[in-house]
Amino acid sequence: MSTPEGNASPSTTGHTGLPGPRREETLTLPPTTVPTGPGDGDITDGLEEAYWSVYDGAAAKSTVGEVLVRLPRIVRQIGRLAWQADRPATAAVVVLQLASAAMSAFGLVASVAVLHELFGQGPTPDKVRNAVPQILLVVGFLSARALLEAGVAIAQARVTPKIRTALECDFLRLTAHVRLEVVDNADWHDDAYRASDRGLFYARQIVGQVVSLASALLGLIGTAGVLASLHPALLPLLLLSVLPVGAAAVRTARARFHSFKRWNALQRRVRVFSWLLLERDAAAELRSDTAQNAILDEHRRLTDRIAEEDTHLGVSSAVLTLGGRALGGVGTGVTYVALGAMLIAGWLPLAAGAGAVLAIQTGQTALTRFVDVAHLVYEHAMWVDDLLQFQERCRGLQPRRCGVPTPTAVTTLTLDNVGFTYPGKETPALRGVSMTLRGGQTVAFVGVNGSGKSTCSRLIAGLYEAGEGTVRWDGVDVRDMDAESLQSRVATVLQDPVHFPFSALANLTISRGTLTEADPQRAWEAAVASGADRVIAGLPDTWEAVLSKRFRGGQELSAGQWAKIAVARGLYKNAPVLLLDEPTASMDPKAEHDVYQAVLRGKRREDQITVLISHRLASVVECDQIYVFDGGRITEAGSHRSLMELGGAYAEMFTLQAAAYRS
Ligand SMILES: Nc1ncnc2c1ncn2[C@@H]1O[C@H](COP(=O)(O)OP(=O)(O)OP(=O)(O)O)[C@@H](O)[C@H]1O
Repeated sequence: MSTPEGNASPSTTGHTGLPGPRREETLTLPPTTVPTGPGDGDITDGLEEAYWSVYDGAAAKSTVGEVLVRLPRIVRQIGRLAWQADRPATAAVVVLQLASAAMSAFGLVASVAVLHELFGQGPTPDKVRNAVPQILLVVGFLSARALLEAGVAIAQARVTPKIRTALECDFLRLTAHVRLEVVDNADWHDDAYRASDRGLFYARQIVGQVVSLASALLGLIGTAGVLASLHPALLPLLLLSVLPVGAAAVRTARARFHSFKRWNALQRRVRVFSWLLLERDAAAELRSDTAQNAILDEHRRLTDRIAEEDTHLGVSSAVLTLGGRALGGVGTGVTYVALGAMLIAGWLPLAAGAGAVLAIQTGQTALTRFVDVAHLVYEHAMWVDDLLQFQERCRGLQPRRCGVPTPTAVTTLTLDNVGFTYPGKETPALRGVSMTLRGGQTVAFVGVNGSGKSTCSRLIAGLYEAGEGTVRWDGVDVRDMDAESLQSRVATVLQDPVHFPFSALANLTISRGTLTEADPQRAWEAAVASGADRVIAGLPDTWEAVLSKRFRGGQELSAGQWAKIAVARGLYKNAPVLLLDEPTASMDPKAEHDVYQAVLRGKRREDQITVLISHRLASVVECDQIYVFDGGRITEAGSHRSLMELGGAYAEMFTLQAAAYRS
């Protein structure tokens, strides 16, 4: 009798040395009404919580003071990104912007000088004549400002796309490499989606907004300087007229953030339904189930809620803005009354009073623009900040890069008391699994659904790291190895392989990490061994045919044909470890037979360890060793013959399948 190698724990082991039967979960009857999601039956609540709750604090509690305090940090951050993306263009933006602000201030000073001339003593024609040089100066300054602003726009147009490209490339590079168990985590996925959807979007806009912010601020400083030179008491009056508008703008931003949170959760759900209605993969089943109307109804219900949310947001923004403007209007009134009082009291000459009115109006425009842009920048910077923080987090979730390189061949691959629990799960997917796989062996993992076969193969592939126990290649713990080099030594073929929308040849070469370089002999041998040769030969452009209907002239393959391509891809990799996770489930019997012949008999390399996961037990009969999984443990192990003699779960499953064929 053969036994698994040290995988049984005393608590579950009977006198046979094997774990006892698992407790069956009992399922109660479902309700008569069908909930569409968790909680109260509306999935959008669940999405909202997981997806957006990170922002509740910051967005909802922001005050004018907080916005102002945070702005310098945001400007520095965007400035740093711009500097990294394009130094000359960033320097040009800063210099030209400063020069343009100076032109605005000089223009204002020249305008006040014009007013001085016009309000001075003497006959009007003389006053107008005397004012001409100042008027020309005003025109000159304003023209120079227009030219400088055009320069700012050009430099900004150079730097903005570069920032976005750099951020997008970084984002994709980091997310594409994070460890697999991180990708399994729904929260990480939501964060990634948010960072990509909003962060990258606003990253493109925020440069322009920061430039506008700086321009408004510099304009304001210039105006304030001119006002202070006329009379220092004019400065507080200026603030009095515009700060209420600013407070209202921040409140509107906060309301919009809350609404956007709900809106986006709904939008995500709507996208799921639009996808179902549009996707080719769902088309046949949707029609045969006559499910279109049910999905359209749900889509309509959600889009109605989005429309309500839009209207609610629009109305509340308008009311808030109106309130702010009313307050701002009162402030402006108070300003002008105070100015009048200063003129009557003789604190200011009439010409200076007229200049002050001009400067206050310019200042009001600049400050209102500053407040408007500031809240936009504040709001959008949250998303950009979120993207940058997400990228930072991803940097800490990358696989090990510093370990020893994995050898090109392996003699023994040992799992010692290995346990693994998926993130967010309480029940381990694997516990106490031990086995030794030797070079040249073909082993099979069999067992009921969810028993841990795929998880075990993914641990062997280095895609997951064991939570307990060790996985060793010739005695070296895989945790001491460079993760990428480990993965390059394992070829994995899955039941639902990715349908890469590339050429047939690139569908093979990608397993060696390239879309451009091929080894023709190896590709041909892999195709012949997997049966993909006939699939590829039947395509109009054979190796060069693009396997996606999304491209003009692209070809579509059946599930079984894709499976053959996937097996060919695995064989093309020619790795020391080959993992086949139910790769033949969708193949016809002849194709399946051919693949197993290729894998079991006509091996590419003699030292290869092949792990085969299959529910069709006839295909594992010839394997050197068969491991039977149940509840994350190995309950039986041995050759087909020894397991049949054992008369356990394997023998029962095999007999059941064989009987079905005989009958
Ligand atoms: N990505 C995942 N995240 C969380 N839990 C998972 C994940 N993949 C599998 N599981 C859980 O781990 C357990 C083992 O799953 P696994 O896929 O290894 O089983 P399996 O034996 O390969 O099943 P099957 O025969 O259906 O392919 C199951 O309870 C499953 O629900």
